[in-house]
Amino acid sequence: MPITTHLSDGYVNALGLMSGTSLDGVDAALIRTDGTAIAAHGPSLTLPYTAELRLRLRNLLDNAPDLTPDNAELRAVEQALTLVHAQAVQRLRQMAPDMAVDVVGFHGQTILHRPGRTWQIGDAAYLSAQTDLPVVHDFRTADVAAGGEGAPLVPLYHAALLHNRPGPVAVLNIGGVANLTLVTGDGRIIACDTGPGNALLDDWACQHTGTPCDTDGQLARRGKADQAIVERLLAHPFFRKPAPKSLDRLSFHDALAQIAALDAADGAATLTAFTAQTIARTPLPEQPREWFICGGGRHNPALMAALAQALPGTIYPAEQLGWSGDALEAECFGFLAVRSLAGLPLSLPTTTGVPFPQTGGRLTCMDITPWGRRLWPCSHTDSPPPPF
Ligand SMILES: Nc1ncnc2c1ncn2[C@@H]1O[C@H](COP(=O)(O)OP(=O)(O)OP(=O)(O)O)[C@@H](O)[C@H]1O
Ligand SMILES: CC(=O)N[C@H]1[C@@H]2OC[C@@H](O2)[C@@H](O)[C@@H]1O[C@H](C)C(=O)O
Repeated sequence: MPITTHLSDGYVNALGLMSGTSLDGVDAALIRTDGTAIAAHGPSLTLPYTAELRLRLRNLLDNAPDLTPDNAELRAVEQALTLVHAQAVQRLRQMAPDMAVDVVGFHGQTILHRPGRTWQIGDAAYLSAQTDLPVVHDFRTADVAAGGEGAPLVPLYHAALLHNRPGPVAVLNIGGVANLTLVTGDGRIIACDTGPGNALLDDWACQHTGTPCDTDGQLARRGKADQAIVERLLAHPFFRKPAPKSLDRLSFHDALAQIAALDAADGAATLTAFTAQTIARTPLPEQPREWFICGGGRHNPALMAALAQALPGTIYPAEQLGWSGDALEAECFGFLAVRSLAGLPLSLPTTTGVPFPQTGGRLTCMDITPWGRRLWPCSHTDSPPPPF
């Protein structure tokens, strides 16, 4: 196994794959890392899903509580989703022919996330077979089994990127759901999901304009936020709860019913204000002086303006520090794949509520035998299975 040799040398080239709650496509990114430091950032890309796959994923997500893992549609969507991931791997390898990939970190697609249960779909064995690469996957189960939230998992990557930048400083991801990592003045890493990011706004825009999001905040900029509704929504006990805490994409979906009487522009402005204020009101032990924003929400000027107004400290797009704000979560799963192989923690009591620092992830890899290529699930301690 090449992984062992490369790890003993220190750094490996890890290709991370993330399919986020926005269901818009798969992000892929390459980094060179030993699971602690990041030696180099390679290229990244996003492969959008077809409208058909998006719809099928959304149907799964909407019906996930009633699905069993052997459901025929679930299995079919899982294969289709995995194939798009394999294509993303292939394209990224073509973009970086000099950066031979040692391992893939495959998050999959979350279709359900609630206390005690987290469910990501994606077929790691199929991906490994399609790409001829070892694949680390199933990143959240061990944390949940140990009593953690199972999310967010990106904080240790955020902290590695911040690399001794004096705190208090925050990294804020605004995807379908929003999450933040605070590194305090004395270097503690505190993290949580803060509330909806773009998910409600995407659904609202889709209902009213047929577009998948409020592109460039055009709707919200024409409207006026209804602060009374925002306050009603903010009264939910989740927003008073200190970190760590996490959410499902559909957690605040009933907010759409509460704004149903508003016109398209005022509804978008209200949801934009709601997202910004949930972040600003997240109970934190220290107020960050600087906020570095990643995820698709930073492309929305109406949301960025609302954040600038609501947050203490200064906000910057992630690019201010030379990071790629659209690739960061994918990079994270490359980083976590390497941490998993090295047996390092993926989560901490202050990031997911797990009782002790917890490693996680499972390795699925190829084995070449004299009888031909075959797959076997393995871990670092497993010995290869006997031949056929
Ligand atoms: N130009 C834009 N104007 C407005 N919104 C945008 C723009 N570009 C991207 N977005 C928003 O960003 C979202 C995608 O963000 P991102 O890819 O970070 O989410 P994700 O990774 O799927 O979610 P999560 O981080 O919750 O898993 C889109 O659904 C959209 O709401
Ligand atoms: C269960 C799940 O997939 N959660 C996602 C989601 O999207 C953003 C936020 O909610 C975060 O908690 C998490 O993703 C990132 C990558 C994380 O685990 O840090």
